[in-house]
Amino acid sequence: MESIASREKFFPVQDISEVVQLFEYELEMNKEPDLTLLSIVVGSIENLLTCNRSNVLPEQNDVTSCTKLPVIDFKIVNALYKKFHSTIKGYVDMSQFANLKFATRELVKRVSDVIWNSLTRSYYKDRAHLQSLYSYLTGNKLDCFGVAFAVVAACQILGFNDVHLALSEDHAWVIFGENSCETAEVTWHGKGNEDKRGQSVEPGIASKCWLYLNGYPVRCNRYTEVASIVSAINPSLNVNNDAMEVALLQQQLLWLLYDKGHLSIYPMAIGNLGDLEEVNPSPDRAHCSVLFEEAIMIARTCYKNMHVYPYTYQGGYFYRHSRYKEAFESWANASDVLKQYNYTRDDEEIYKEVMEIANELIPHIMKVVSGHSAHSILKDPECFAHLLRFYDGICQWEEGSQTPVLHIGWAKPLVNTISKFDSQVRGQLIITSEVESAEDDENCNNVSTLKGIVATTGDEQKVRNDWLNLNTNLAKIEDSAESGNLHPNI
Ligand SMILES: CC1(C)CN=C(N2CCN(c3ncnc4sc(CC(F)F)cc34)CC2)S1
Repeated sequence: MESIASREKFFPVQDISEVVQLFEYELEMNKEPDLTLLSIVVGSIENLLTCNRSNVLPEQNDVTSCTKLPVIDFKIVNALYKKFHSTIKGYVDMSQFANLKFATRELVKRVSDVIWNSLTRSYYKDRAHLQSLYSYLTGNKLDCFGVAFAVVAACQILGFNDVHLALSEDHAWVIFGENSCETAEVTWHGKGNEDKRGQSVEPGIASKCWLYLNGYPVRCNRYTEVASIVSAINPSLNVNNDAMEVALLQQQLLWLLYDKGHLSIYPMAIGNLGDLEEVNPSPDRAHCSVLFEEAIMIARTCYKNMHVYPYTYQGGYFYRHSRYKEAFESWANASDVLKQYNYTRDDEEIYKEVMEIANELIPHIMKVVSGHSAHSILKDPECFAHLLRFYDGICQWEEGSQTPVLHIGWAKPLVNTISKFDSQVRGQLIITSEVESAEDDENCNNVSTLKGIVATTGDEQKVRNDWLNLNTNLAKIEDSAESGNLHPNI
């Protein structure tokens, strides 16, 4: 039985700096970081401070890395660690997988089955604080990410160091084999979907749905897997409050990983750090807006600009700080990513995100700026262009998709927003378009796309007129909807 005796010297853990020291040791001194140990430690702190906060902490807590934490004893951690090791080694009969240099699909599926079959029969899967091995070992509950992480931690215990976590923006699976070129589903996704455990993710990639990022997920190594443990820390006490100590711990651990370069292929973790820095800026650290920019640069350079969230992290920041023109630009950039996908029922999470931007945030901005003076964005053709690019991307996302995206509920806020811009502002807009050749478009339709605000030429005037007539067309939809001709929800 592999032991954590060499780590006993870090216990009992009493404050944030001691957790950071344990992570520092695992990241630097250990042959490779022990995913099981680190997940148990942060999971126990999070659960004690968010689930049953009964006087585990002194009343006053200073907000530095000396912040007091509930005392975590070695014997508790060691007992849970041994429990996971004996569960995995007890239920995975290694005689069937003897002398394997690399994991096989059967091995990965077997490990996934052991985790899967040991979960509580029925529980609310979307609840918070179900992501860690502490949750699994003390309550037999894991969320979608937690199951995938547990499979990778179990494979580390069995000595299969080729098995790694693959992370999209709303799903997780594993990569394995000689060049880590095999993929396997190991967890479920969404509600009411049959799980596809054991299968490769190729069909998901082929369907061009956002859930599989067109084959550009974050392909973790052990260090990025440690970063996923930290990024998955959830400080929420309830809908409106966070446990400050947990947020501070997450922030310090993310900076530790950032400084060691372990966030350099993980845009969402940098986005998480940006959100924490916005609320609680660390002295002599980069401003949160720099972090959001950095996440975008990584998505563009490492993932062929297939990730949406880096732009919605940035757009959300600009929106919260009333920097509306920049928010429009971030959201238009997000839409430029989305239009590369086909919308399917597995993409609900990003649909909800885009719907909130289009039907809540942008209409709210329109209300706020309506009262303002001349310099307002309603007189700025570039703002108008960003908004059109945002809506155009959503239309293109829908084109070629099995499932429709837009319905009358989208048209009203859209017409409202566009008609708020002065007509001479709309007149200043110059649209160029490239009519992509048929072979570019899998449905063999010529697709003309909004490419920006440059000089018009020739037949593109038609595209311009179509767009400038957009609000008249949409107003007709709106009228007919009001007169009951259109089903409001399709
Ligand atoms: C701009 C937003 C709406 C704010 N938070 C966002 N998040 C996106 C998802 N988050 C994540 N942060 C770090 N790593 C991962 S891996 C993953 C997929 C899951 F199935 F494994 C999700 C996720 C954190 C929070 S996107």
